[in-house]
Amino acid sequence: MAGKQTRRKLVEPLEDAPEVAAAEKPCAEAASSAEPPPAPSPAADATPSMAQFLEIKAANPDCLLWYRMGDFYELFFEDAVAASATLGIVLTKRGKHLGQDIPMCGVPIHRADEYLHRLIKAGHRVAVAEQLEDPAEARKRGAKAVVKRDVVRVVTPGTLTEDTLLDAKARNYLTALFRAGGQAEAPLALASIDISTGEVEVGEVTGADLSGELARLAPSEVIASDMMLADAELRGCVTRVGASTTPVPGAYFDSLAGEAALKKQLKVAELGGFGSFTRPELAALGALIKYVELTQLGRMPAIRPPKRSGSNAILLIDAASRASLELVRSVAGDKQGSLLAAIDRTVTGAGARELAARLSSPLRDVGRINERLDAVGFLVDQENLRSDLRASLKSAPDIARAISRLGFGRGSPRDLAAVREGLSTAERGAALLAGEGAGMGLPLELGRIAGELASASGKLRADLAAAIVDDPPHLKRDGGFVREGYRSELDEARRLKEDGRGFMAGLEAKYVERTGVKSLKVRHNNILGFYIEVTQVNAKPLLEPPLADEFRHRQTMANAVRFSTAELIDIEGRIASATERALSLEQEIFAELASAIEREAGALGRVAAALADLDATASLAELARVEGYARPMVDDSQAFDIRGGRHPVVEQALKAARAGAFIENDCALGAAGGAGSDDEIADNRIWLVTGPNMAGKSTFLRQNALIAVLAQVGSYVPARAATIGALDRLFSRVGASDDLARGRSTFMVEMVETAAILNQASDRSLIILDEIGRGTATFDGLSIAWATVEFLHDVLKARALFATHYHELTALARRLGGVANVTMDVREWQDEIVFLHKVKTGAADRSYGIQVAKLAGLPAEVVGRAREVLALLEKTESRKNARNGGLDELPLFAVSRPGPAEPAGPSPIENAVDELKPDELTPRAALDAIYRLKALRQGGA
Ligand SMILES: Nc1ncnc2c1ncn2[C@@H]1O[C@H](COP(=O)(O)OP(=O)(O)OP(=O)(O)O)[C@@H](O)[C@H]1O
Repeated sequence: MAGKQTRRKLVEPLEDAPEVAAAEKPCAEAASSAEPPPAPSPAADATPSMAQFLEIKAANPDCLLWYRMGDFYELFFEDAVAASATLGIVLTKRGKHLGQDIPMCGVPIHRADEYLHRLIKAGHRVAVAEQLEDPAEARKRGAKAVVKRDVVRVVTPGTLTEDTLLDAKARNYLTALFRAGGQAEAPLALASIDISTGEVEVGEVTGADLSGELARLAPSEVIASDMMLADAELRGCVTRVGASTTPVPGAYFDSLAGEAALKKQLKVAELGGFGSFTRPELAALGALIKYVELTQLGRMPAIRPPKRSGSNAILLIDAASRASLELVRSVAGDKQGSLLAAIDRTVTGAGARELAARLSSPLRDVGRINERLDAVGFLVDQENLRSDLRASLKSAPDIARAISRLGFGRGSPRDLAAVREGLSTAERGAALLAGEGAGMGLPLELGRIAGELASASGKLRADLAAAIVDDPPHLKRDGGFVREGYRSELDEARRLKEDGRGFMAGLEAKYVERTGVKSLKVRHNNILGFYIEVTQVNAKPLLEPPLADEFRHRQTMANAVRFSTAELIDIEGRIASATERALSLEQEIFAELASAIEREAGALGRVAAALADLDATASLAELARVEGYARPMVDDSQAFDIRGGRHPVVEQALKAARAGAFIENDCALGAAGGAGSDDEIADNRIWLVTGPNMAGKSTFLRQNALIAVLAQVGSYVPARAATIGALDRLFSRVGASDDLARGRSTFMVEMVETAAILNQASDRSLIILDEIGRGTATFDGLSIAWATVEFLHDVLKARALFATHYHELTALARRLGGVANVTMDVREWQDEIVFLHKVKTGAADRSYGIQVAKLAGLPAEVVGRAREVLALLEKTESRKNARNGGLDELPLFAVSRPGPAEPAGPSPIENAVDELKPDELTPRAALDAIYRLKALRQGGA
């Protein structure tokens, strides 16, 4: 109610028509849908308010304009129509423009974040125009003066800072995309920033790796030039990761301006200390900074030195593989069911973001991986230290986001308290690592973290602790967040205010006595301020002499009459000025502390990052301990030797459902073949995995890919032991699905993805392929699968797991030295099938499809009939095979293929050439020889 009243009081009409408290009315006056809302075109006769609105709107044509009027943000014209449809709020009208009703809707400021969130999610951009002066100031310029307003910020998906608009556990990247010269084959530069924390990352990728890189970064908004966004393929890559695209002028991408902007932001004269940047990278960084400045009206968060990404730094995983491995999101799109959900034991939002970032970007560098593993290993062993650190981190607020909000001038007293708590946690963390950890000699990574934590400013923490109350309010505007005793002037003003309130209470008793009205009350509201209230029946004596001289009538309500007195006004004035003074002192203190924080933003950013690193590391240690993971050996070899491996997600799901233990399996690919390996299958780079449906093939394939990812993240892995030669690329195709939106069938998707693998993989890659070729006719599919395995084996020499239902493929193991057959063990019991989920050497002899169908509940007569048909088919097939001499006689083996195929004997034409003795030939015999060779070439005798 108070909000509505304030709105009535403060807003000036947009048009000279009588003011309508529009949003309070029911929907009946919704603008007619038959007629489009009038476009806000400028008009010579527009009122000053309207002229102001139109001017601001014209400067922000691509945004919904939120126009602050009192305690509401109002939207007008087509913005109102769009917002009311998205938000489901009342669309009404207010005044007229060019003779037509102006559609309008409004959002109360106390619910602004919620509505903003919904509009941004729905793909809108919002320009927020605030009142830049008190309406009282405006009134001083004349009754019709318009309150000054302007846009203070443009809100887009990639430029959010409020906790209520952000996911605490997810990074929110804005990414600038740039290709030098616009040539299709030139590499693409990507620069990303999370303005809620100041994190920046930059790198270059080839066009083929773009979709994987975008899937890794998962930006919520991508900016690029119009020309680049006109490329449908490129635009598709962006929209497929769920990012909104924002075209910006090509001139934003200027490497010289970018370099200057970056130096300015990092407050350095040279960038050399942060690594070297290519011209396209600087251009992308420049565009990013410019866009943030524009949307934030010149404000920038304290940005951190850019992290280098790009293809050499990280294990490359393309978009399809990321989706199929469900690294940070399940196929259904939720975190639930993903690898991240299974391994996340962090206790802070910043730690969760760091862990998600690590999981999205596993490392390539063996040294870095082992540094992380050393740190995790240390905390695995030091149980007490780990649990003390985690307990301390639990209370750490999100200081990175608090600092950024303060930098943008959007901070609240809670953000000051957050920095205070964060600094205390950092001090405690540093002390714990220095105390308990030091004796053991901290590993490098933990030593670095301890150093950063110890560098936190003790003075700033002490200042904040002295200034800010333990549990400050959300809003700074109402004050009440500075501790008593911090500043004497503030204490004095507060005392005056309290005295005034005491007087006011005394006044009520005095007036009760003077009037004899026992129910007389001194009350307060936003419109009248303080007033004296009596019921109608008691009002009479106050309205007549002698009391009427003292009690001035102010308002008559249905049941009550309100009065004021000179004394009341005097005390109210004193309270008001003391309140105002206290409030302005608190705002002053807030500004001082906020700028102290801003001055130390760089160091505070490092403390925030160190806290996040510590949480992520301790979380991985906790995971390793609780789930019984082992430290992997990661080196530069080509080994892939997993002993007793488990699927991290399926294992936990089985445990949660009490559905029995997960059966562990070995997987030894490549040259290493560790101790105790099965001789028959060790040293084979490629395993062909056969076995019935539901036997666990997909689970086995994925678990090995996930173990590799975890190892390169620097995490312990769900296995008894693992030795992994660091991978450059990981490919996974498990259960391709239709991509009808892009006009591709299941088979087409599968082939496009297989082509991507065969074109990009190297002998350092791991490839997981599940049932390639199954989406087409049997022989086509079999042939493609066959040729794929040959290519992987002969040309790419990659490590691969290949699950298939084509039992014919198992013949390849006999012909290709590096291919082994393994199968999922099953037992038959009284015509039922029991899955043992154990991988063993050899090929499956049958597929048990009918038994699985029976398990799935197919009607008995269908199952019975299927058995008959199968028996018939098998009989026919075996007769055919007997005639053809088996699969080895199929043309599959006759087809020439690249690689070290056995050298065939000389051809007839070669024999004929060899037999020629040129010196002994007569011209006639020479001519005959030419005719004979020609005939041989054409297939003759
Ligand atoms: N090693 C294991 N230990 C215990 N349970 C397992 C194991 N592997 C798989 N399972 C269980 O078996 C189910 C089926 O596994 P999976 O989907 O991997 O089979 P599949 O052979 O790939 O089947 P399809 O060929 O039909 O895709 C899993 O959901 C899981 O519950």
